[in-house]
Amino acid sequence: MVSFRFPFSFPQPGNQPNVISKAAATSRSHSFSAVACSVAAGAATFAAISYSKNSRGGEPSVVENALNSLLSVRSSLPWASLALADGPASVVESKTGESFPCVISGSRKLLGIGLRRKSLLGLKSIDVYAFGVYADKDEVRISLGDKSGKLSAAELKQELLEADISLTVRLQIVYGKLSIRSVRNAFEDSVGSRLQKFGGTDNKELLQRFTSQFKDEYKIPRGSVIELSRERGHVLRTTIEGKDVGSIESKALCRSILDLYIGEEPFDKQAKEEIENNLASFLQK
Ligand SMILES: CCCCCCCCCCCC(=O)O
Repeated sequence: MVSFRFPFSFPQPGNQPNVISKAAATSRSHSFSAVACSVAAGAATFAAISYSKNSRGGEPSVVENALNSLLSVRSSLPWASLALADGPASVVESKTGESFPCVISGSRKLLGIGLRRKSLLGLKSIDVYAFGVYADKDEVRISLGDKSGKLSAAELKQELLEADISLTVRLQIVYGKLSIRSVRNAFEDSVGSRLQKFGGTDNKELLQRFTSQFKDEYKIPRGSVIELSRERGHVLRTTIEGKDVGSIESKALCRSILDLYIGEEPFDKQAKEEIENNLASFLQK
């Protein structure tokens, strides 16, 4: 897989997505425009060609340096967008190093990435997982296209939350000592509080149906992927490591899950803003 650390970097030999760019990743630098994945894909194609012709050590080539500076201004060059079809590309959440594919399920495109931190016993905070939010651009345009230009980015996101549009939240676990029980408990707290808000008070059974999908037999080591997808008809489909673990039809449950990431009090405010802005640009281009 070809991967990039944002702002931009190029593939290196070895297993991990390495960074040629000297841009220090001291702060969270995962902010990106809606074309960033497309640009990265274009660069990936180009860089892969240039790399395959160039077996060398750690130093970037002149071409790579030039491309890095070109891309670090977040160019929306048409060649880069067109090159998306040429191959895979991903975006790296800089704090955790987690790499997110730009497209999943064939057509769902990355709208933004963020980080879920949690404090343990009110003391130190740990990075639990990085997440990415994906939507199908065509579906979004069909459903919300007529509202573009009339509503703010935040209002468009609100429409997205309520509408019958498929969306996926992809969680990539970074905390290495996670038990499935703690996953169940965390969902019980976070989704439970949202269900009270969106589904009224009598949601115990619904919450239980949802959390019981996370069975003891599943192991969640670092790097595990959990996907929570709202499918058409307000069906919440859950997968763990690509395996379907259940689907539940409930508007309130779908709304509650999405609220954690793009609602009023999201886990990561910066990610929510990125998602809003990229959603608006989905509708413009
Ligand atoms: C020790 C920390 C345990 C936290 C586990 C969170 C795992 C996934 C939960 C998803 C919902 C949420 O982030 O609240």
